[in-house]
Amino acid sequence: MAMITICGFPCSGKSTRAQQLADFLQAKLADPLCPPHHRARKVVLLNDESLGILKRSYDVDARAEKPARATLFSAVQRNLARDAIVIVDAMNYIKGARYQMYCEAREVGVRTCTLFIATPPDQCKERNSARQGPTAYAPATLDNLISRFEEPNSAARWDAPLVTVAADDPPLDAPTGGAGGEGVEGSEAAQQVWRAITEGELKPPNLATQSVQTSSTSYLTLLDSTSSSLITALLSRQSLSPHSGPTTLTLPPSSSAPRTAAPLRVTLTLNRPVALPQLQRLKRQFVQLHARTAGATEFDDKRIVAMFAQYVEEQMR
Ligand SMILES: Nc1ncnc2c1ncn2[C@@H]1O[C@H](COP(=O)(O)OP(=O)(O)OP(=O)(O)O)[C@@H](O)[C@H]1O
Repeated sequence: MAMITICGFPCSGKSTRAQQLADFLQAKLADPLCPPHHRARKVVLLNDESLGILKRSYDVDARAEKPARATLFSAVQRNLARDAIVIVDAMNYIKGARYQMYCEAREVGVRTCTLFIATPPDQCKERNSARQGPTAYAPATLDNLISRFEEPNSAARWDAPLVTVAADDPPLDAPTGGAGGEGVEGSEAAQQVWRAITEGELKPPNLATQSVQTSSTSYLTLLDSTSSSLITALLSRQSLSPHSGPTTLTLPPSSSAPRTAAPLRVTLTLNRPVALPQLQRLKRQFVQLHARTAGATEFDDKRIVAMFAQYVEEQMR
C-alpha cells in the first residue's frame, strides 16, 4: 500500500517517531470506518535494530556503512507490497538512496511519503551523550553523519510529499480529545502522512528488472555508458523525426552484457525535442544520484536505461 521513508540526523528521534507512527497507523487500520481499499494487512517497521545493524557500522573507518545500506535496501525490496505499509526508520541521509527506494516503491505500485525528523544537531548530540554502551555513536561518527546529511526537499519527487516534524511537536499517535482520550486521532503530521499514503498520486511502475552486484568502478562506467547510449539513440531519433509523443528506442546491450544479450528497448514520452546540453546535464544529475549508492545498491543495464528514460521524461515535463 505504501512506503514511508523516515529521515533525520542520528539521535534525532526517528525511532521514537516511527513507533508513534506505527501505532497511529495500526489504529487507523483497525478502525471500522477505514475504507476497505485503505486497509493494509500489516505495518512493517524496518530499522537498524530489526536488521541487526550495529551503530558502529557507521564509524568513519568501519567500511560497514555500504553493506548496512545494502541490507536496508534488500529489506525494503523484500517487504514492499500492495497490502503493507512499510516504515523505513533509518537516517536515509543520502538522497540517491532515497531515490532508489522511491524507484523500488514505484515498481511495486505503492504510494510514498517522506517524514523528516527535524531535530537540531545540538539536541541530537545531547541525546547521544546521554546514551550508554553500543547504542551511542562515537562523537566523530555523529559529526561525520550530520555533515553528510542531504536534507530532503519537497521539490524532489522522491522526497515528496514531505512531512516535517519538529522536536517539540506532539506525538504522532496523539489520543482523541487530547491526553487521556480513548482512541487514536493522530497529530496534524500523522494526518498528513495518512492522506499522502491513501490519496497521494500513484506513479506508474517502471520496467522491473533485478538489481545486480558489480564492482563500483565498473558500475559507474555502466551508468555513464548506458545513459550515454540512450542520449545517442534519442538524438538520432529526434534528428529523423522531431515529433513529440511516445518514442521507442533500441539501444545496444552494454559491453559487459553477454554476447547473446538482446538489444535494450525503452519507451519514453516527451512533449518537445531535448537538446544535447540539456540531456548531458540530466545525465550528470542522474549518474550523480546513483553513484552515491554504488557498492550498496546497483542495477543492471536494462533497469538503468528504464530509470534514466523516466528521469528525462519527468524532468522535461
Ligand atoms: N521528541 C522528543 N523529545 C525528547 N526526547 C526525545 C524525543 N524523541 C526522542 N527522544 C529521545 O532521544 C533519544 C533518541 O531517540 P531515538 O532512539 O528515537 O532516536 P533515533 O533518531 O532513532 O536514533 P538513532 O540515530 O540511533 O537511530 C532517546 O533517548 C529518546 O527517548
